[in-house]
Amino acid sequence: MDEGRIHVAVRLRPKLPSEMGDADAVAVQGDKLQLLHAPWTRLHTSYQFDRIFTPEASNVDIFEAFLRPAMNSVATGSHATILAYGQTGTGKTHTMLGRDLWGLCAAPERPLVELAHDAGIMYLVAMELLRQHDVVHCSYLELYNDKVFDLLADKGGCLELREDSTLGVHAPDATVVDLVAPEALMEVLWRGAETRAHCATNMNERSSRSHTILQLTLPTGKRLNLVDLAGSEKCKPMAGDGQHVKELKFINQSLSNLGQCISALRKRGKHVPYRNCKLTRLLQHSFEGQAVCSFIVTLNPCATNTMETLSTLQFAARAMQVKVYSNDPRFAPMGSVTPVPHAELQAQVRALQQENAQLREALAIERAQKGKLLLGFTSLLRDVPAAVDRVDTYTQMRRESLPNADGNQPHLPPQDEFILEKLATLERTIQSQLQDIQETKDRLRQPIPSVSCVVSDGTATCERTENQWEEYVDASTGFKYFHNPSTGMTQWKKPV
Ligand SMILES: Nc1ncnc2c1ncn2[C@@H]1O[C@H](COP(=O)(O)OP(=O)(O)OP(=O)(O)O)[C@@H](O)[C@H]1O
Repeated sequence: MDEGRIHVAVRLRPKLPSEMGDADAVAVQGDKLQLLHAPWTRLHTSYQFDRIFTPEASNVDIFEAFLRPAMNSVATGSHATILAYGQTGTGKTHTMLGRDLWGLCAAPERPLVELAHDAGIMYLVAMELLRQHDVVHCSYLELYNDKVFDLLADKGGCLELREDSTLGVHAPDATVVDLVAPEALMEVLWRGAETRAHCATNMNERSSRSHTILQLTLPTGKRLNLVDLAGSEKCKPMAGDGQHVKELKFINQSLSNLGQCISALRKRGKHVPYRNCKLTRLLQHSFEGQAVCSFIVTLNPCATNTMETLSTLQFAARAMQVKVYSNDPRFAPMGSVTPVPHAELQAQVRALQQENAQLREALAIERAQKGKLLLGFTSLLRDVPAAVDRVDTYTQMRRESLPNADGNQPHLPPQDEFILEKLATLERTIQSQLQDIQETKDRLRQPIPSVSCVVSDGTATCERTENQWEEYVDASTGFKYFHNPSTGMTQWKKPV
């Protein structure tokens, strides 16, 4: 999993009985999704996401295949946010709360395994957290008409938001329930569902008209936000229902502002309009802090919704390009309600100081060793001329010691003896050859009596002249030439 980016999975819900005659909106192949019936658009019709879940996938499949890494990140010290995003009636609530929350809550005696099978991501996440921790602190907020409500308060009052350097943006007066068993979360969700504002719509008669955020905070201070966003919907004129139109306006505004924040983050814009609505204010640190952020984007499977599906896919594709991780320490706490204890921080400081001291010591040793090596090398270089002198002297001494007083070479090793013997033989040969040469030279220096003769061999006639030059006549030209047999020279010109 790419740590620094928003992760996006797309979930295609099954067709409802009333939709069975409709054509398919998309085709899925592996991790690619092709939008059918949209030849008119200039936008992309083919998309790739981190995961694509087909209608057969269950909530457990989504949890295991897509969300478990986010859980592991929380366990190792990051904050995390999981959001369900999609057009109204595409299965966000089914994904977050489960197949039948009402049924689940009405039958608490059902075995846990069975509950988990029908439950939503909120329940599965809480169950996993409670496997690792004795207690999880839980708040349940609702954003309705851009106001924050406490779904767990007896009198659902409007909550104020605060921002500070350690807690980020948070609702300080929200009710906190301590969960010690997953079943307790069912009670929380049931209470929340009762309080939530409901209203019949054209598309989904139990559709929620608000966003909800379930906040699960670990004893370590790390927080997991589970966000069920209200569905976007085209505003249809409904006679006498001003409240409904107002709800839709706020929902669409907050979702559009979420989209603008995602676009600004993707372009790394200087200004991200978080403050334009409560939803993005509360989620600000999920996108900028040291956090893991995952979207589950739900799609309607019918071709009649192609326009809305295209706009959802566009949003999802943009979200995938947003980098979340920031080294800015301002964002590290992200709404943590339990600051890291002082003693723990002091222990960390001590451990870091100790590590620092050890590293410095290792560095000093390393430097000293390198220094010694360098010194040794420098002195070696300085010694080279002296060493050459020493070798010369030694060679000289050996040379001188070869023919010692008694004519033997007692101290030589056998290979040296052999070489010396060879050298002696060579020297004797050279001596005798030098002697031969000397004798030849002496002989040659003796005066030779001058002879003059004429030889005829058919090609030339020869007449021996003084100083051993012989005179010939070239038969073909009739010219005279001269040859000296003792030197081997031949010339036309008469020697002087
Ligand atoms: N994966 C699924 N399997 C079976 N039925 C589903 C699935 N997803 C959704 N449904 C059904 O589709 C209908 C709409 O689902 P749901 O209420 O979860 O949509 P929603 O996106 O939350 O809508 P709204 O935004 O209006 O709240 C419900 O009847 C639900 O039972």
